[in-house]
Amino acid sequence: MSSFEVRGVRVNRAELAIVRQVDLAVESGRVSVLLGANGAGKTTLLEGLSGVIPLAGGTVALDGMALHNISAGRRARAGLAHVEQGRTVFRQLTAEENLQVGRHPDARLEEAYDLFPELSARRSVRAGLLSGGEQQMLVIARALLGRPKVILIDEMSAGLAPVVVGRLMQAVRRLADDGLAVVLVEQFAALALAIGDRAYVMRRGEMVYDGGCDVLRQSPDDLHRLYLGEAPPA
Ligand SMILES: Nc1ncnc2c1ncn2[C@@H]1O[C@H](COP(=O)(O)OP(=O)(O)OP(=O)(O)O)[C@@H](O)[C@H]1O
Repeated sequence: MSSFEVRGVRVNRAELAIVRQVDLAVESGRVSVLLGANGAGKTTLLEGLSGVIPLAGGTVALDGMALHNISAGRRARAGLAHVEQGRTVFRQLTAEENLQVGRHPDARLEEAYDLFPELSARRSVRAGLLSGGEQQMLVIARALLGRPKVILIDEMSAGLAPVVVGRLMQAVRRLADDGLAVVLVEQFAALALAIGDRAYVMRRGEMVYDGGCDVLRQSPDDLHRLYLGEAPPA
């Protein structure tokens, strides 16, 4: 059982405070969905958590071990995976070679093909020739083979057909059901809320909602107001 805890995190970009005093938590078996309008600071938060950019303050802990003061590489080795925006495959390598990159010695390729059988038939194809959906499956599967405890997934659905997005959502749910802690940043709010447990909404760098996905699922109007910053009706 793992638990990932973020407290009072602040992240600056070009000396501007982009993420201010954010708390977030997720544990094994759970999906925490992070929503918010464009520019709210979701990507910046994930980059601060994984160490792509430095934190300006706050703490990040995995199973009680402080991660905020160690390098991105050491955070990854401690069990924190970050699937970044933009499907960062090694385009000249085959799908299978991509899966070998960063693979934990105990992790088997079959675990990736079990999660995404679609990739099995494409294992010898250069990653740059895969479809957008297949590339997204590949980067998620590659992260899985690093044997993480928590996985941060940023905007996996961008530009993909709804049927592919549905497939990816199902796989993310399975990652959690198999024991990972997942933080999912997503623009398709309804789809993410359908597979998530806990929901967070960010607006202008601050967390304005922390509660059950079911609550927001049942009240899309409230979600809309949270995005826009309007007060709820009296
Ligand atoms: N390299 C940068 N330098 C300065 N400001 C930046 C930089 N990257 C992003 N920003 C600003 O930080 C803010 C938050 O951006 P961020 O990408 O984290 O938001 P987001 O919630 O992930 O939005 P989106 O859904 O559009 O990706 C935006 O106002 C953006 O313009």
